Amino acid sequence: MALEVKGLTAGYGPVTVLRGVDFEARAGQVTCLMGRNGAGKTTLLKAIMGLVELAEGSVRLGGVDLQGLPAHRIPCHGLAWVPQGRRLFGPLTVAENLEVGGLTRGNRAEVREHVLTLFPRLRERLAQPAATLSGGEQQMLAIGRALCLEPKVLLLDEPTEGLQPSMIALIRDAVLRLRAEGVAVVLVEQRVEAVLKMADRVAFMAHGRVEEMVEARRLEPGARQFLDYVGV
Ligand SMILES: Nc1ncnc2c1ncn2[C@@H]1O[C@H](COP(=O)(O)OP(=O)(O)OP(=O)(O)O)[C@@H](O)[C@H]1O
Repeated sequence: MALEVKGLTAGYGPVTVLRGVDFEARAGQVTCLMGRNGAGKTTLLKAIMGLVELAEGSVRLGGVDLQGLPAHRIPCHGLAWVPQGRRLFGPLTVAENLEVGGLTRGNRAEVREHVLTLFPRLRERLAQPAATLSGGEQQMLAIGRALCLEPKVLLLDEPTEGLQPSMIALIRDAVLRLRAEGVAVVLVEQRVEAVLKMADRVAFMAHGRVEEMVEARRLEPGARQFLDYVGV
């Protein structure tokens, strides 16, 4: 199922941040969003989730219009967002965080089992308060909690930022498994190496627009787009 964004203009009160964004994420693919600080990557994810008011444009999932829906209805349509900074319920245990994640879907046991198979480290720590997990484990829990919604589209905002290589590899493996299961993954990621390992397509953002959408196999380290849009 494809997520389609057309002509999206949005911002915060009088400040316009997104200026006519066209963007698409396909089922069973990882679409990376790259761009400099302030290009509007996080705002685009928020706008898709109904958390930023749209001035113009449309957001459709599988042909269903999402714009105008109240934000709390969006996850029911198959979208889940893992924000930067994770926003877990710190005092609650791993098990309780997963339970909260699954509330709107009736907390089906097989969904939790799927999450724990994807992240075995969480199974070992079910009774541990989220706040006491390592950074990488917290990221796994944040993704696991989002997966309790059984999303068709998963929006991940810099999930491996600040993590050590072994944790990055575990999260990357999970992303690739979700892709194989047919999830449309949208990944904000600034590191070229990670993008080249994971992405099917890359959307390059600048000045509140997607300026180029490129098949990842056409990119290599040192490609013009990385220099132009990310400065690396
Ligand atoms: N709540 C807000 N109110 C007003 N302006 C905001 C708000 N949040 C973000 N902005 C502005 O919107 C612009 C885009 O921010 P956004 O966080 O979407 O960029 P980004 O591409 O995700 O950047 P980064 O890589 O630094 O996370 C920035 O100029 C930012 O200052």
